[in-house]
Amino acid sequence: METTSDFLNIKDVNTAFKINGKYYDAISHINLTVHHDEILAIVGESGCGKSTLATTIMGLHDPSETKISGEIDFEGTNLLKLDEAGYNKFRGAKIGMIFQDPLSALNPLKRIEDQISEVMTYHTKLTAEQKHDRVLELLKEVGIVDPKRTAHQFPHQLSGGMRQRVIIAIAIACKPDLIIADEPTTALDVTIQAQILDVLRKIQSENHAGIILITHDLGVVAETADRVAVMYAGQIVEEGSVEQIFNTPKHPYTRSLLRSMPQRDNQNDDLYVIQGNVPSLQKMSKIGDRFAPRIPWVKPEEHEENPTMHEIEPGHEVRCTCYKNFSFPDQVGSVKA
Ligand SMILES: Nc1ncnc2c1ncn2[C@@H]1O[C@H](COP(=O)(O)OP(=O)(O)OP(=O)(O)O)[C@@H](O)[C@H]1O
Repeated sequence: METTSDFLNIKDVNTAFKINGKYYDAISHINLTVHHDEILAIVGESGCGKSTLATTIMGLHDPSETKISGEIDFEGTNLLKLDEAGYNKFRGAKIGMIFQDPLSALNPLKRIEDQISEVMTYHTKLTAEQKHDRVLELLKEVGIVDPKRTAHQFPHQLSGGMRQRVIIAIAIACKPDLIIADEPTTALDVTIQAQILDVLRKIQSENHAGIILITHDLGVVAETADRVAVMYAGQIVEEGSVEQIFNTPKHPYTRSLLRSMPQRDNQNDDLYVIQGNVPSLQKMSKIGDRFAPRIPWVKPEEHEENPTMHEIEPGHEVRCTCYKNFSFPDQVGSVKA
């Protein structure tokens, strides 16, 4: 799956949180590669570990409360070996981050121009005039209609969509190679969502960046991503191109997620509900298929004892062998790909 344009290689990464004095894995044995010029979506229900993966890459965990192992190779540097000062050279410069809630990510007391300039002051040697020009250029790039006016405003004077555009402007100010966007459109209405996703796509193609897009919204994935990694209970259960995941999904969890997604042309059908919940960290099984309790009609022998990823076709991998004959209870016979 690796190509010469790999620049982020996540190898066997585990992140465990300390709860009542004991460590529990929130993400386990994560292997992922991100290429330049692509949007990789990470999808899964709430609690699957998507944000933990993002914050692990960004080095945002308190080492006294978290145990992290594995390797995150970013352009030749293992990020997991960096101290705080080392990480600060990457965050904001080579790696940009866009969070779900733009209001809490912005300083309410500072004008937009100062907040965008700040990251350039830290990471570049641009003069005040150059930074001013770049702020206006960035605001224009993210689709702000009147950059001069917005640059002078405070966050509370902007709409949610405009604030998210400002966050994107900050994230891309230093032309990062990697952008991590964690639910960037969840708080926005549908029209603004589409505009923000357009901005992300434009940035990815113009800056040749790689973007990790974290979302629980499969509609966003279908519209935006090139590749998809589906997470369940801290593990990747399926990975493939958008076409592979949407046209020939294999893992029962991926298929359940897709079945629970509203279809435009089938508005009267009841939506499928995936029974049960994502297990809490303390209840996460170390052996066996973690999704097995939610598909109890699949016989135990159809699951692997220690599920591994299987390559089905180039670029398309699925965890466990239970996908082979999987069908939903109301369907007869096995499911053909
Ligand atoms: N600091 C922490 N201490 C203990 N447990 C945590 C901590 N952060 C996250 N968790 C747990 O780790 C698991 C994964 O959480 P995470 O936020 O990464 O999932 P997510 O898929 O991003 O969910 P959401 O979409 O709701 O943000 C959950 O069980 C969560 O309760």
